[in-house]
Amino acid sequence: MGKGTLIRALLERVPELELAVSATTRRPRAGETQDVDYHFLSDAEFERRVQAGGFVEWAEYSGRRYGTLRSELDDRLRSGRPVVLEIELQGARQVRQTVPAAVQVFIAPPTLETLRLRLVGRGTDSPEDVERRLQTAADELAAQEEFAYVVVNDRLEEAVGRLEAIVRENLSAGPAGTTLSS
Ligand SMILES: Nc1nc2c(ncn2[C@@H]2O[C@H](COP(=O)(O)OP(=O)(O)O)[C@@H](O)[C@H]2O)c(=O)[nH]1
Ligand SMILES: Nc1ncnc2c1ncn2[C@@H]1O[C@H](COP(=O)(O)OP(=O)(O)O)[C@@H](O)[C@H]1O
Repeated sequence: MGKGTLIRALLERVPELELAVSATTRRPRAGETQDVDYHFLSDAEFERRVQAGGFVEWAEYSGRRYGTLRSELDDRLRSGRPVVLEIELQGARQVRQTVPAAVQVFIAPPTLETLRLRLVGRGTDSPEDVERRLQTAADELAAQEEFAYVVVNDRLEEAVGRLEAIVRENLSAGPAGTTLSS
């Protein structure tokens, strides 16, 4: 949790990184723009693209579907440009199978109580959504050992610094996707 905040800061510090815009069936929040924040799709359109094999990975989260379209990745990976995915655990597991060269970083909250305060502070989720997200976060935390890297999102500047170091180390090792989960 804190992926969006960390990624925005990361993209400023490492400008050659390109963010894959995800598709989702959830409704846009105030201030979100179609095809910038997400490709907002109807349930039927999302399903059509699933059937057509249009997704690298997709998952259900909080009753909505989220996925990475192949069109967001293929050209970039072919031409060796580094791409960042901001996805949850089930999607990260799929990417581990289909893009084994991807560098996977698990973003962990310092504590679940801190996470609760941040979620309430963000003001975008109903009390039921906050509870559901906390439960999901607890489940995801149990899987952090699956990841090559874990960054604890404590003080923002420090967490971004650690994330940047991981990305730079791997960029110099060769082109590959970077996946941020949880
Ligand atoms: N598997 C997968 N998860 C995604 C994708 N895009 C976003 N997510 C994840 O879906 C969850 C919910 O996203 P969202 O509704 O935007 O909430 P927020 O990230 O908590 O602001 C988050 O954990 C996202 O990282 C995607 O393309 N694939
Ligand atoms: N290191 C941090 N310190 C304090 N607040 C943070 C930090 N990281 C994220 N937040 C806040 O927590 C909330 C959730 O973060 P966000 O980036 O939207 O998470 P995600 O994209 O994983 O859902 C936001 O209100 C954000 O401003």
